[in-house]
Amino acid sequence: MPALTTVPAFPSDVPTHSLIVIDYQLLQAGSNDEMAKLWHAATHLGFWYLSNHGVDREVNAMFDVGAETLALPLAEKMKFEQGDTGDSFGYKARGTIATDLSGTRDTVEFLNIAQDDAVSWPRPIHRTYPSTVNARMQDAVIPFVRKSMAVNNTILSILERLLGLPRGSLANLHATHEPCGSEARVVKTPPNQSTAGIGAHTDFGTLTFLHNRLGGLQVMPPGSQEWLYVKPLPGHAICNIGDALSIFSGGILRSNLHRVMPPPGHQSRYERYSVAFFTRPNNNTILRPLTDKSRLIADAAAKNPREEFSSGATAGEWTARRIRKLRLRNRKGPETWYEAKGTEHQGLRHGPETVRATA
Ligand SMILES: O=C(O)CCC(=O)C(=O)O
Ligand SMILES: [Fe+2]
Repeated sequence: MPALTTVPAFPSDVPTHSLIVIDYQLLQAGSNDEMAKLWHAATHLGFWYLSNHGVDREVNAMFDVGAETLALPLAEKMKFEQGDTGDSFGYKARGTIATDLSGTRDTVEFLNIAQDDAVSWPRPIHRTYPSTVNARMQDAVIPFVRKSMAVNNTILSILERLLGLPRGSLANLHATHEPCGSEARVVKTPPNQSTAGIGAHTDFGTLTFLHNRLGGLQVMPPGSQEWLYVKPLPGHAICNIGDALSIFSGGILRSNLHRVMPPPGHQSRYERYSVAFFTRPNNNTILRPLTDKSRLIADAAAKNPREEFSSGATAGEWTARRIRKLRLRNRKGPETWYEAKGTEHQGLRHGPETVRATA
Protein backbone atom coordinates (compact mmCIF):
# COMPACT_ATOMS: atom_id res chain seq x y z
CA MET A 1 0.00 0.00 0.00
CA PRO A 2 1.55 3.33 -0.93
CA ALA A 3 0.24 4.87 2.31
CA LEU A 4 2.52 2.67 4.39
CA THR A 5 5.72 2.71 2.34
CA THR A 6 8.65 4.51 3.97
CA VAL A 7 10.57 6.60 1.48
CA PRO A 8 13.73 8.72 1.72
CA ALA A 9 13.26 12.36 2.67
CA PHE A 10 13.08 15.04 0.00
CA PRO A 11 16.74 16.01 -0.58
CA SER A 12 17.97 19.34 0.78
CA ASP A 13 20.26 20.09 -2.16
CA VAL A 14 17.80 20.51 -5.03
CA PRO A 15 16.35 23.90 -6.03
CA THR A 16 12.81 24.32 -4.70
CA HIS A 17 10.18 27.02 -4.83
CA SER A 18 8.49 27.82 -1.56
CA LEU A 19 4.73 28.29 -1.62
CA ILE A 20 2.59 30.47 0.62
CA VAL A 21 0.79 28.37 3.26
CA ILE A 22 -2.93 29.11 3.54
CA ASP A 23 -4.85 27.77 6.50
CA TYR A 24 -8.21 26.42 5.33
CA GLN A 25 -9.78 26.68 8.80
CA LEU A 26 -8.86 30.37 8.99
CA LEU A 27 -10.19 30.94 5.47
CA GLN A 28 -13.48 29.34 6.44
CA ALA A 29 -13.62 31.46 9.58
CA GLY A 30 -13.38 34.56 7.36
CA SER A 31 -9.86 35.67 8.36
CA ASN A 32 -8.95 38.78 6.37
CA ASP A 33 -5.23 38.02 6.71
CA GLU A 34 -5.74 34.54 5.26
CA MET A 35 -7.83 35.90 2.40
CA ALA A 36 -5.12 38.46 1.64
CA LYS A 37 -2.56 35.63 1.51
CA LEU A 38 -4.83 33.65 -0.82
CA TRP A 39 -5.20 36.66 -3.10
CA HIS A 40 -1.44 37.18 -3.22
CA ALA A 41 -0.79 33.50 -4.02
CA ALA A 42 -3.56 33.28 -6.62
CA THR A 43 -2.49 36.45 -8.45
CA HIS A 44 1.29 35.82 -8.40
CA LEU A 45 2.39 32.18 -8.73
CA GLY A 46 -1.12 30.73 -8.82
CA PHE A 47 0.04 27.89 -6.50
CA TRP A 48 -0.16 27.61 -2.71
CA TYR A 49 -0.08 25.03 0.09
CA LEU A 50 -3.35 24.43 1.92
CA SER A 51 -3.12 23.33 5.57
CA ASN A 52 -5.93 22.11 7.84
CA HIS A 53 -8.12 21.07 4.90
CA GLY A 54 -9.49 18.06 6.78
CA VAL A 55 -9.42 15.67 3.80
CA ASP A 56 -6.43 13.52 4.89
CA ARG A 57 -8.34 10.30 5.53
CA GLU A 58 -10.14 10.51 2.18
CA VAL A 59 -6.89 11.36 0.36
CA ASN A 60 -5.17 8.30 1.87
CA ALA A 61 -8.09 6.12 0.78
CA MET A 62 -7.76 7.50 -2.77
CA PHE A 63 -4.04 6.66 -2.85
CA ASP A 64 -5.10 3.08 -2.06
CA VAL A 65 -7.87 2.97 -4.68
CA GLY A 66 -5.38 4.28 -7.24
CA ALA A 67 -2.73 1.72 -6.30
CA GLU A 68 -5.25 -1.15 -6.37
CA THR A 69 -6.59 -0.09 -9.75
CA LEU A 70 -3.29 0.69 -11.43
CA ALA A 71 -2.00 -2.72 -10.25
CA LEU A 72 -4.62 -4.47 -12.42
CA PRO A 73 -3.35 -6.26 -15.55
CA LEU A 74 -2.84 -3.83 -18.45
CA ALA A 75 -5.46 -5.66 -20.56
CA GLU A 76 -8.06 -5.01 -17.84
CA LYS A 77 -7.11 -1.34 -17.51
CA MET A 78 -7.20 -0.90 -21.30
CA LYS A 79 -10.92 -1.72 -21.30
CA PHE A 80 -11.34 1.70 -19.66
CA GLU A 81 -8.74 3.68 -21.67
CA GLN A 82 -9.73 7.29 -22.40
CA GLY A 83 -9.07 6.96 -26.13
CA ASP A 84 -7.93 9.56 -28.65
CA THR A 85 -11.00 11.76 -29.04
CA GLY A 86 -10.30 14.12 -26.13
CA ASP A 87 -12.20 12.31 -23.38
CA SER A 88 -10.56 12.61 -20.00
CA PHE A 89 -12.40 10.09 -17.84
CA GLY A 90 -11.16 6.54 -17.42
CA TYR A 91 -7.64 5.13 -17.68
CA LYS A 92 -4.70 6.79 -19.43
CA ALA A 93 -1.96 4.33 -20.35
CA ARG A 94 1.73 5.18 -20.05
CA GLY A 95 3.43 6.52 -23.18
CA THR A 96 0.27 7.79 -24.90
CA ILE A 97 0.82 11.56 -24.64
CA ALA A 98 3.55 13.97 -25.69
CA THR A 99 5.63 15.69 -23.02
CA ASP A 100 7.43 18.13 -25.30
CA LEU A 101 7.74 19.67 -28.71
CA SER A 102 9.57 16.68 -30.17
CA GLY A 103 6.92 14.24 -28.99
CA THR A 104 8.80 12.46 -26.19
CA ARG A 105 6.42 9.92 -24.62
CA ASP A 106 5.12 10.43 -21.09
CA THR A 107 6.04 7.91 -18.38
CA VAL A 108 2.91 8.05 -16.23
CA GLU A 109 -0.35 6.18 -16.20
CA PHE A 110 -3.40 7.59 -14.53
CA LEU A 111 -6.97 6.93 -13.50
CA ASN A 112 -9.56 9.72 -13.86
CA ILE A 113 -12.95 9.40 -12.18
CA ALA A 114 -15.61 11.92 -13.18
CA GLN A 115 -17.21 13.97 -10.41
CA ASP A 116 -20.53 13.50 -12.22
CA ASP A 117 -20.19 9.69 -12.10
CA ALA A 118 -19.28 9.75 -8.40
CA VAL A 119 -22.10 12.12 -7.46
CA SER A 120 -24.73 10.14 -9.41
CA TRP A 121 -23.37 6.69 -8.43
CA PRO A 122 -24.52 3.98 -9.14
CA ARG A 123 -26.02 5.61 -12.25
CA PRO A 124 -23.21 6.42 -14.72
CA ILE A 125 -23.34 9.85 -16.39
CA HIS A 126 -20.17 9.63 -18.49
CA ARG A 127 -18.77 6.08 -18.21
CA THR A 128 -18.09 3.01 -16.06
CA TYR A 129 -14.90 2.12 -14.14
CA PRO A 130 -12.80 -0.94 -13.18
CA SER A 131 -14.17 -3.22 -10.45
CA THR A 132 -11.57 -1.92 -7.95
CA VAL A 133 -13.05 1.57 -8.33
CA ASN A 134 -16.65 0.36 -8.08
CA ALA A 135 -15.81 -1.57 -4.91
CA ARG A 136 -14.48 1.60 -3.25
CA MET A 137 -16.99 4.14 -4.61
CA GLN A 138 -19.04 4.38 -1.44
CA ASP A 139 -16.32 4.32 1.18
CA ALA A 140 -13.46 6.11 -0.61
CA VAL A 141 -14.15 7.77 -3.97
CA ILE A 142 -17.44 9.55 -3.18
CA PRO A 143 -16.21 10.92 0.19
CA PHE A 144 -13.00 12.17 -1.49
CA VAL A 145 -14.94 13.79 -4.34
CA ARG A 146 -17.50 15.42 -2.03
CA LYS A 147 -14.92 16.82 0.40
CA SER A 148 -12.67 18.04 -2.45
CA MET A 149 -15.68 19.75 -4.05
CA ALA A 150 -16.42 21.50 -0.75
CA VAL A 151 -12.82 22.73 -0.40
CA ASN A 152 -12.58 23.98 -3.98
CA ASN A 153 -16.03 25.57 -3.89
CA THR A 154 -15.18 27.40 -0.68
CA ILE A 155 -11.99 28.79 -2.21
CA LEU A 156 -13.90 29.68 -5.36
CA SER A 157 -16.50 31.65 -3.42
CA ILE A 158 -13.74 33.66 -1.72
CA LEU A 159 -11.95 34.37 -5.01
CA GLU A 160 -15.31 35.35 -6.52
CA ARG A 161 -15.76 38.01 -3.83
CA LEU A 162 -12.17 39.26 -4.13
CA LEU A 163 -12.64 39.56 -7.90
CA GLY A 164 -15.63 41.83 -7.32
CA LEU A 165 -18.05 39.31 -8.86
CA PRO A 166 -21.68 39.10 -7.73
CA ARG A 167 -22.32 36.27 -5.30
CA GLY A 168 -22.84 32.92 -6.99
CA SER A 169 -21.57 34.00 -10.40
CA LEU A 170 -18.70 31.47 -10.38
CA ALA A 171 -20.75 28.82 -8.57
CA ASN A 172 -23.37 29.10 -11.34
CA LEU A 173 -20.74 28.08 -13.90
CA HIS A 174 -20.07 24.94 -11.82
CA ALA A 175 -23.61 23.71 -11.23
CA THR A 176 -23.85 20.04 -10.22
CA HIS A 177 -27.00 19.42 -12.29
CA GLU A 178 -25.13 20.19 -15.55
CA PRO A 179 -22.37 17.94 -16.95
CA CYS A 180 -18.81 19.04 -16.25
CA GLY A 181 -15.21 17.90 -16.66
CA SER A 182 -14.43 17.85 -12.93
CA GLU A 183 -12.57 14.69 -11.94
CA ALA A 184 -10.52 12.86 -9.33
CA ARG A 185 -7.13 11.56 -10.55
CA VAL A 186 -4.46 9.18 -9.32
CA VAL A 187 -1.14 9.39 -11.18
CA LYS A 188 1.52 6.66 -11.01
CA THR A 189 5.13 7.17 -12.14
CA PRO A 190 7.38 4.07 -12.19
CA PRO A 191 10.73 4.19 -10.39
CA ASN A 192 14.06 5.08 -12.04
CA GLN A 193 12.80 7.25 -14.86
CA SER A 194 14.93 9.85 -16.60
CA THR A 195 12.35 11.79 -18.62
CA ALA A 196 9.27 13.86 -17.78
CA GLY A 197 6.26 12.09 -16.32
CA ILE A 198 3.92 14.87 -17.45
CA GLY A 199 5.30 17.62 -19.69
CA ALA A 200 5.04 21.38 -19.12
CA HIS A 201 1.39 22.38 -18.95
CA THR A 202 -1.20 24.56 -17.29
CA ASP A 203 -4.25 22.86 -15.82
CA PHE A 204 -7.34 23.04 -18.03
CA GLY A 205 -10.04 23.84 -15.50
CA THR A 206 -10.83 26.05 -12.52
CA LEU A 207 -9.00 24.86 -9.39
CA THR A 208 -6.75 21.87 -8.63
CA PHE A 209 -6.46 20.27 -5.17
CA LEU A 210 -3.32 18.09 -5.26
CA HIS A 211 -1.69 15.69 -2.79
CA ASN A 212 1.96 14.66 -3.10
CA ARG A 213 4.16 12.44 -0.96
CA LEU A 214 7.25 12.26 -3.17
CA GLY A 215 8.81 15.18 -5.01
CA GLY A 216 8.51 15.45 -8.78
CA LEU A 217 6.17 18.40 -9.28
CA GLN A 218 8.03 21.42 -10.62
CA VAL A 219 6.89 24.98 -11.35
CA MET A 220 8.43 27.61 -13.58
CA PRO A 221 7.99 30.88 -11.69
CA PRO A 222 6.72 33.89 -13.67
CA GLY A 223 9.46 35.71 -15.54
CA SER A 224 11.98 32.90 -15.08
CA GLN A 225 13.28 30.10 -17.28
CA GLU A 226 14.03 27.80 -14.38
CA TRP A 227 12.15 24.71 -13.22
CA LEU A 228 11.96 24.42 -9.43
CA TYR A 229 10.65 21.50 -7.37
CA VAL A 230 7.70 21.99 -5.04
CA LYS A 231 8.51 20.07 -1.88
CA PRO A 232 5.62 17.96 -0.58
CA LEU A 233 4.72 18.91 3.01
CA PRO A 234 2.91 16.25 5.06
CA GLY A 235 -0.73 17.16 5.64
CA HIS A 236 -0.57 20.03 3.17
CA ALA A 237 -2.34 20.00 -0.16
CA ILE A 238 -0.96 21.91 -3.14
CA CYS A 239 -3.62 24.06 -4.79
CA ASN A 240 -3.43 25.86 -8.11
CA ILE A 241 -5.44 27.97 -10.49
CA GLY A 242 -6.31 26.49 -13.89
CA ASP A 243 -6.90 28.09 -17.29
CA ALA A 244 -10.68 28.45 -17.00
CA LEU A 245 -10.45 30.54 -13.82
CA SER A 246 -7.56 32.56 -15.21
CA ILE A 247 -9.70 33.37 -18.26
CA PHE A 248 -12.85 34.16 -16.21
CA SER A 249 -10.72 36.61 -14.18
CA GLY A 250 -9.31 38.36 -17.26
CA GLY A 251 -5.84 37.11 -16.34
CA ILE A 252 -5.89 38.50 -12.77
CA LEU A 253 -5.56 34.96 -11.41
CA ARG A 254 -2.58 33.02 -12.72
CA SER A 255 -2.63 29.56 -14.27
CA ASN A 256 1.04 28.71 -13.96
CA LEU A 257 3.20 26.34 -15.96
CA HIS A 258 4.20 23.11 -14.17
CA ARG A 259 5.31 19.57 -14.97
CA VAL A 260 6.07 16.25 -13.30
CA MET A 261 9.68 15.04 -13.35
CA PRO A 262 11.19 11.95 -11.69
CA PRO A 263 11.40 12.47 -7.91
CA PRO A 264 14.71 14.04 -6.82
CA GLY A 265 17.69 12.19 -5.28
CA HIS A 266 17.09 8.81 -3.68
CA GLN A 267 13.33 9.31 -3.98
CA SER A 268 13.70 8.53 -7.69
CA ARG A 269 14.09 4.83 -6.87
CA TYR A 270 10.50 4.66 -5.69
CA GLU A 271 7.18 4.46 -7.45
CA ARG A 272 5.47 7.85 -7.22
CA TYR A 273 1.75 8.35 -6.75
CA SER A 274 -0.15 11.60 -6.63
CA VAL A 275 -3.83 12.23 -6.00
CA ALA A 276 -5.63 15.24 -7.43
CA PHE A 277 -9.09 16.69 -7.71
CA PHE A 278 -9.77 19.02 -10.63
CA THR A 279 -12.75 21.37 -10.49
CA ARG A 280 -13.75 22.32 -14.04
CA PRO A 281 -16.68 24.43 -15.29
CA ASN A 282 -19.85 23.00 -16.79
CA ASN A 283 -19.09 21.71 -20.28
CA ASN A 284 -21.24 24.28 -22.07
CA THR A 285 -19.72 27.31 -20.28
CA ILE A 286 -17.97 29.66 -22.68
CA LEU A 287 -14.50 30.58 -21.47
CA ARG A 288 -14.31 34.36 -21.50
CA PRO A 289 -13.35 37.12 -19.06
CA LEU A 290 -16.41 38.01 -16.95
CA THR A 291 -16.08 41.69 -17.89
CA ASP A 292 -19.81 42.39 -17.63
CA LYS A 293 -19.88 41.20 -14.02
CA SER A 294 -16.85 42.90 -12.44
CA ARG A 295 -15.17 46.26 -12.98
CA LEU A 296 -11.89 44.78 -11.77
CA ILE A 297 -12.05 42.08 -14.46
CA ALA A 298 -13.19 44.54 -17.14
CA ASP A 299 -10.20 46.78 -16.38
CA ALA A 300 -7.74 43.87 -16.34
CA ALA A 301 -9.05 42.44 -19.62
CA ALA A 302 -8.92 45.88 -21.29
CA LYS A 303 -5.36 46.48 -20.09
CA ASN A 304 -4.06 43.10 -21.18
CA PRO A 305 -6.20 41.60 -23.95
CA ARG A 306 -5.00 38.09 -24.78
CA GLU A 307 -5.77 35.95 -27.77
CA GLU A 308 -6.61 32.82 -25.79
CA PHE A 309 -9.20 34.76 -23.75
CA SER A 310 -11.44 35.11 -26.77
CA SER A 311 -11.21 31.64 -28.31
CA GLY A 312 -15.00 31.28 -28.00
CA ALA A 313 -14.43 27.71 -26.79
CA THR A 314 -16.63 26.15 -24.16
CA ALA A 315 -14.95 24.54 -21.15
CA GLY A 316 -15.77 21.12 -22.63
CA GLU A 317 -14.18 22.00 -25.97
CA TRP A 318 -11.13 23.57 -24.31
CA THR A 319 -10.35 20.45 -22.27
CA ALA A 320 -11.09 18.04 -25.13
CA ARG A 321 -8.83 19.95 -27.54
CA ARG A 322 -5.94 20.03 -25.10
CA ILE A 323 -6.19 16.31 -24.30
CA ARG A 324 -6.74 15.29 -27.94
CA LYS A 325 -3.73 17.25 -29.17
CA LEU A 326 -1.48 15.75 -26.51
CA ARG A 327 -2.34 12.19 -27.55
CA LEU A 328 0.55 10.87 -29.65
CA ARG A 329 -1.80 9.04 -31.99
CA ASN A 330 -3.12 12.45 -33.08
CA ARG A 331 0.31 13.99 -33.49
CA LYS A 332 1.15 15.34 -36.93
CA GLY A 333 4.39 17.09 -35.94
CA PRO A 334 5.67 19.85 -33.62
CA GLU A 335 2.62 21.92 -34.63
CA THR A 336 0.37 19.57 -32.65
CA TRP A 337 2.26 20.40 -29.44
CA TYR A 338 1.41 24.07 -29.93
CA GLU A 339 -2.20 23.23 -30.73
CA ALA A 340 -2.48 21.57 -27.30
CA LYS A 341 -1.62 24.79 -25.48
CA GLY A 342 -3.84 26.73 -23.09
CA THR A 343 -3.16 30.05 -21.35
CA GLU A 344 0.59 29.49 -21.67
CA HIS A 345 -0.07 30.36 -25.31
CA GLN A 346 1.47 33.80 -24.63
CA GLY A 347 4.80 33.94 -26.43
CA LEU A 348 3.81 30.95 -28.55
CA ARG A 349 6.83 29.39 -30.22
CA HIS A 350 9.14 31.55 -28.12
CA GLY A 351 7.78 30.77 -24.66
CA PRO A 352 9.87 29.00 -22.02
CA GLU A 353 7.84 25.81 -22.26
CA THR A 354 8.75 25.31 -25.88
CA VAL A 355 12.42 26.19 -25.47
CA ARG A 356 12.97 24.14 -22.35
CA ALA A 357 10.61 21.28 -22.91
CA THR A 358 13.17 19.11 -24.64
CA ALA A 359 15.67 19.48 -21.75
O1 LIG B 1 1.55 14.64 -9.95
C1 LIG B 1 1.63 15.83 -9.69
O2 LIG B 1 2.28 16.25 -8.72
C2 LIG B 1 0.97 16.86 -10.57
C3 LIG B 1 0.08 16.28 -11.62
C4 LIG B 1 -0.43 17.31 -12.59
O3 LIG B 1 0.12 18.37 -12.76
C5 LIG B 1 -1.66 17.01 -13.36
O4 LIG B 1 -2.13 15.86 -13.30
O5 LIG B 1 -2.17 17.95 -14.02
FE1 LIG C 1 -1.24 19.78 -13.72
